[in-house]
Amino acid sequence: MLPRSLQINHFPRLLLPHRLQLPAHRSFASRTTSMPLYSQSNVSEKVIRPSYSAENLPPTFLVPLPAIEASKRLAAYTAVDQHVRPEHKVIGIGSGSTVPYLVERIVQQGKAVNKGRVFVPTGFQSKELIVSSGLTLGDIDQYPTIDVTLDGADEVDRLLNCIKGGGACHLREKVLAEAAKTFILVADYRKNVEFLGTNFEPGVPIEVVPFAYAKVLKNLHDVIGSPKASLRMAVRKAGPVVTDNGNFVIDAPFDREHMIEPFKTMAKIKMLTGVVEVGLFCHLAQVAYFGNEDGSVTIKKNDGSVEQLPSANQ
Ligand SMILES: O=C(CO)[C@H](O)[C@H](O)COP(=O)(O)O
Repeated sequence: MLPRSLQINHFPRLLLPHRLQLPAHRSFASRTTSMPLYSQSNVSEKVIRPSYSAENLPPTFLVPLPAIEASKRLAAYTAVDQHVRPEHKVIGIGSGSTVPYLVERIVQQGKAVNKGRVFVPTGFQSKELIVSSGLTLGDIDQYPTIDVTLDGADEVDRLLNCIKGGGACHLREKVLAEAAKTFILVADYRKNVEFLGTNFEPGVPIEVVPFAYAKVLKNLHDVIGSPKASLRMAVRKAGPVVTDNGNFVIDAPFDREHMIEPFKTMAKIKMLTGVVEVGLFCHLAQVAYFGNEDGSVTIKKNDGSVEQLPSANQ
């Protein structure tokens, strides 16, 4: 019999605002032993069990999720279990759809360890998650050195270069990645590619000051080699997307030639006056975790090595 603190139905549901909350069937914390496994969704679901078992964390049986969500959770939980240690006191929290699972797993490490920690967000979403999960918020200007930053990605290549900024947070994300002693990427299997630009069609997000956007667009079309670069427009607002920093975002698709050595492309874009930051992260991540459909986890390291954690179902 597990101690009460580790029993599966003992963990309170994360106190997240409604828009950030995982649906009940997606929350490990919300499962009770009497809840039917497929009770809250008509989506065809697949049981995915993680292949790891971290000490002092809740049991590894997880409530089933749609395959993509399950693979994100698997990657996030594995990354936290392997990289967020009790001695880590300043932790960077990135943005995107895997991040609620990262925070969920960190919360499961317990109040005692989290009491002595500060969490630095990369934007509005992660700030809300940190606060509503009862974790302590800090800012990068107070904590310019971070023990470990964990973040999602839009695509990650064989050398762990990645495209980020699908959520328009890449300026702050890059600052937290550079400030971190260890920078970890977490994603589902669709983001794991040989070369950037394979699956992520919108292209490289580029944050620009509003005053300069038309000039930068012209530079991208005529000089840098992205003839289809375009200003990112808001969906439920007339006009462009405005970042947390009050800037615009250009999405610039590039052909394979420009993505073989993404650092070179990034450097050229960064030289354009008016560009604030480029969503190409090169030579920053140490490890990337990808949850796979079959419940395995692919771990890619920056030395080019690849490890496969088999599914617990195999
Ligand atoms: O870089 C990001 C936001 O700027 C995100 O990490 C990236 O877009 C991945 O997000 P998602 O997991 O929602 O696809």
